[in-house]
Amino acid sequence: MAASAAISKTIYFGSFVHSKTLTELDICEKGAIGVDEEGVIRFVERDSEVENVLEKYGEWKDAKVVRIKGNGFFFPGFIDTHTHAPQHPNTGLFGKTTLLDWLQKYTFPMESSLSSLPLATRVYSNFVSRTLSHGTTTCAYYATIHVPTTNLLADICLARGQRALVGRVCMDSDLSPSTYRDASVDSAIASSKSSISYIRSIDPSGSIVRPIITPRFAPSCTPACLSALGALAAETDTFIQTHVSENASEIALVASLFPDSKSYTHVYSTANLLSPKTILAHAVHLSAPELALVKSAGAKISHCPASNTAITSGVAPIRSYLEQGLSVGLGTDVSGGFSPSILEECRQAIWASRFRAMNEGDEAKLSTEEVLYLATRGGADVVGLKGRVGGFEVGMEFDAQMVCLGAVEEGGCGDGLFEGAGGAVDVFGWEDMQERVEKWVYSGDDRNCAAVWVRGRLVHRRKGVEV
Ligand SMILES: Nc1nc2[nH]cnc2c(=O)[nH]1
Ligand SMILES: [Zn+2]
Repeated sequence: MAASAAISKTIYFGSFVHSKTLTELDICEKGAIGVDEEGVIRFVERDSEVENVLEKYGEWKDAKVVRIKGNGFFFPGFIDTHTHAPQHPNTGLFGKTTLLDWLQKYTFPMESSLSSLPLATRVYSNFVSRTLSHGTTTCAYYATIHVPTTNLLADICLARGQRALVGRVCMDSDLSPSTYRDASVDSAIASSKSSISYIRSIDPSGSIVRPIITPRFAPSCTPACLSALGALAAETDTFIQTHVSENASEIALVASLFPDSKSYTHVYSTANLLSPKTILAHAVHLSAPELALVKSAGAKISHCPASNTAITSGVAPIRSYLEQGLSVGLGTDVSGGFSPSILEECRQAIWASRFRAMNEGDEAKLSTEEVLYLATRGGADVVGLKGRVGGFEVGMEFDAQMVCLGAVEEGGCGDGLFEGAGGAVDVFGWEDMQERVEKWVYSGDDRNCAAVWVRGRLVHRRKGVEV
């Protein structure tokens, strides 16, 4: 079951791009990245010809060589810090709903049907393929309350080689239908423990799949359940994911359900659910005391701008969070969000920041460099992989995508490269690398994602691509 297909020592030749800092991209036009059999980057060479690299690293003379195709570049794999695999069939279905009626109308019925193993096999296999095809090498997944199908999602991620945090959803309050909720605190904890043990049994080192404790959000859980989950996280040293402060009606509901709590965030802090291993999705409307709580706990934020716009939750003040030193990544939040693509989320983060800028001034605008940082190194910090993935540095693991852009000479869609190559990005030939990256961010999609590697293992390749 484990993703153990042998990989050979490989040298990746061609342009590569990754984030140096939040505001700076490191662009190398002609480089080489040497990756060993464990998927670890052993050297990074800049401005080098293939022959020079092979001469310098004699012991790599038999290594496999992968060359970039066309107007492309290697880029780190994307990290989706928040999404819901069982909601994938609902992608694009939200009408004019907002969070609380959307949950009742679309989400709970769909999730509840994912108790079926055949259906879950179909939906989860499809979603993992879909996210991989968009260059997502790590994903923090919500599953459902069902243990067998949650475990199946972890099996699929491990078999396909996608890094994942997989969470059995906990919800024992009467917000959700009686047919789709945990029967008691005890059964919620027992089910979560069972899923944690299973996921740890299939990948004991946790290098590909890890469990994550998942209280859906405060209104779905009784105070006793939240506290028991806080204790379970401490006992099992597990990551935690939940939603916070997404929408005005939800915040009012939390205030009415937890009258003794000073704030929404305080509900989680009282239950010991805020730690450096906590991923808080949305965080759109946090007050200053809530931000102080998040910061002092070292909890992380998953910014989900497509979802925040689709179900009209609000526009999160990401510039301010970054200035305060909070750790932020991007999340697709399918199917509150309408796309499985983190590249789309980069655009949406840029747009959302411009809506804030219309009231607050240009300082609020996020740049291309900043959103690409959030999509890679920022996300790595959120999911506990800081320094391991998200960039091309010696000692880091090679989680990467080969981005290919079309050339006008090839008919505008890179026809000569591989099936469906090129997509909407036309390169005329005079664009410098920075401009190519910007064109990709604004007009690119999965057609530009030719191949994807996780820890050196090829996990996706578009039809016709040879690597
Ligand atoms: N966006 C989003 N917010 C939630 N809050 C509680 N559950 C959900 C969910 O499934 N999606
Ligand atoms: Zn969500």
